[in-house]
Formats: sequence, structure tokens, C-alpha cells
Amino acid sequence: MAYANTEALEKSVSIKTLQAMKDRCEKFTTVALYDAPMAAMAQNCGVESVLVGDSLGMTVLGYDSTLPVTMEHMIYHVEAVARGNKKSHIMGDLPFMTYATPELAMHNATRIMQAGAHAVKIEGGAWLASTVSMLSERGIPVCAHLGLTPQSVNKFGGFRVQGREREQAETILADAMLLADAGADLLVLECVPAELAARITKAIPIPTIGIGAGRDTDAQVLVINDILGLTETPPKFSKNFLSEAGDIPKALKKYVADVKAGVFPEDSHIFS
Ligand SMILES: Nc1nc(=O)c2c([nH]1)NC[C@@H]1CN(c3ccc(C(=O)N[C@@H](CCC(=O)O)C(=O)O)cc3)CN21
Ligand SMILES: CC(C)C(=O)C(=O)O
Ligand SMILES: [Mg+2]
Repeated sequence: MAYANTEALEKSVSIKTLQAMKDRCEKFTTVALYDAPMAAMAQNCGVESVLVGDSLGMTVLGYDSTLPVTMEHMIYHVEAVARGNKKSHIMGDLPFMTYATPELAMHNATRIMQAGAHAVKIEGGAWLASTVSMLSERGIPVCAHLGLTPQSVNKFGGFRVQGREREQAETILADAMLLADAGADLLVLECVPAELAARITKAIPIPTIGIGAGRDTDAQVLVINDILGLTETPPKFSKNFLSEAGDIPKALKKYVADVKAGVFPEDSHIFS
């Protein structure tokens, strides 16, 4: 069986566990999920890292973008996930405009951490460096997020691959190095060419978590709805693992095993 060596998490996973995995060149898996039973299942299937994503605005609440998501939505779902899962590392997204200034970021990150997250995720480049260092210095691990940052969908004019032009690719690489230097502990790279994600992963000491970013990031993230075939028009980079696996735990275990083995994402999921 392809997933025979995938087991429930035994010890709780911290930011240090994830860093040590990068340092050992061992891949880890993140799932964006939103409720207690799915969070429990992720823990039991060896998913090291879970993200309570603001994608919940689209995947749970039926909005067309992540912009309507509020702190109240995020807290409600972080609390549910934290109740269901005592082992995986839990990140919570800060929603649109709730970290527009460092002061707002510190206030709202506090609320996400008190709801049960172990780290917060924020979308943006160089402008976030001071926010990242302030949160980090005060004890809040930060996951930065570059490339297709969905809260900026109106600036991008749609959910489009980012970093295809040389100049933009160099900016994303420079932003990644700046945010890592500022104290970010993790970096999500969304919908960027695989070559760029590979360069960034080599250039920075912290783990990179890719989605539509090729095989060479330190980890992969997918949205649970896409893994389980719940999305009407799934993004090109996603994969329905349920259809071949047969049930939800088998689908999660197959996803974990395929990421560890470096066989997911496949060529058809990759932008170049
Ligand atoms: N179900 C779901 N999965 C996700 O991964 C996801 C969400 N929802 N909601 C929040 C954001 C939005 N995301 C998206 C949504 C659509 C595309 C998309 O349609 N991309 C095109 C590529 C466009 C191009 O070539 O530039 C695709 O064909 O996949 C990408 C990311 C990722 N996130
Ligand atoms: C797709 C991931 C990276 C995310 O930000 C979310 O689920 O909100
Ligand atoms: Mg998000």
C-alpha cells in the first residue's frame, strides 16, 4: 500500500519540528480545514500541519472571495479545529485588512492565538517586514504568504499565477528573504512557477509550503474541500484524493504519503 507507513501523529508538532524536517530534507504536509472532526482525522492520518484558512469564506460560507471573512469567523473555526486536534501544528489566517497596520496585527494575532492557534499567517511582501518582526519578537510565530495572495484578488484581476515575469519573480524572491530575515518562521508560496518556488526554498532557511508551486517546496498545502472532491471547479493544482482512495482517512493518508514521497504534485498540477 502506498500509504502503509503513514501513521497517526504521536507527539505534538511545533514550529521547531517543522524546521527540523526542512533541515533533514523531509517533506511535511499541511491541510487547510475548518472543523473539529476533520481536524481530528488529520491528526490521526499523520498531517503534521493544519491551517484554518480564510478560504473558509469560499469553501464553507459560499462567498466568491476571501474578503468578507471576519475575525469572528476565524476565531469560531480556530476554536473548533483546536478542540479536535491536539497534535498537529495549527496556523490561523488573519483575514483581509485585520493586519493593515502593526498595531492591528498585534491585536488580531493575539485573538487568533488565544483561540488556539500556534502561529498566524499573513499575506504580503516587504511592507509586512515590520509587522512580522513585531509579532515574532512578542512570541507569535508568523507564516508569511507570497505569490497569489487571494486577499489581493482585486489587484490581480483574478486568481492568477504570479511571478511569471522576471521582474516580479525577483521581487517575490527578495520579499521571501526579507520576511525570513524579519523573523517569519514559515512561508506559503501560492501559484508561482515551480522554478521560482525551488529557488526560494533553497535561498531561505525557513520551511516553504507550496500550493500550485511545484514539487520542490519543503511542504505542500491543499484545501480539504479539493482533496475530497467538494469543489465545483477545482483549481488546476489541486487533486481529488478521495475518488481513488475510497474513504476520507485513506484519502488523507494517501495525500500525506504522496507528498512525503515527492510524487504529489504531479506534472499536471504544476505551473512553469
Ligand atoms: N477550494 C479552494 N481551493 C483553494 O486552493 C483556494 C480556495 N478554495 N479559496 C481561496 C484560494 C483561492 N485559490 C485559487 C482559486 C482559483 C485558482 C485558479 O483558478 N487558478 C487557475 C490558474 C490561472 C492561471 O493560469 O493564471 C487554474 O486553472 O487553476 C487558483 C487559486 C486558492 N485558494
Ligand atoms: C490556500 C491556503 C494557503 C490559504 O491561505 C487558505 O486556505 O486560506
Ligand atoms: Mg488564506
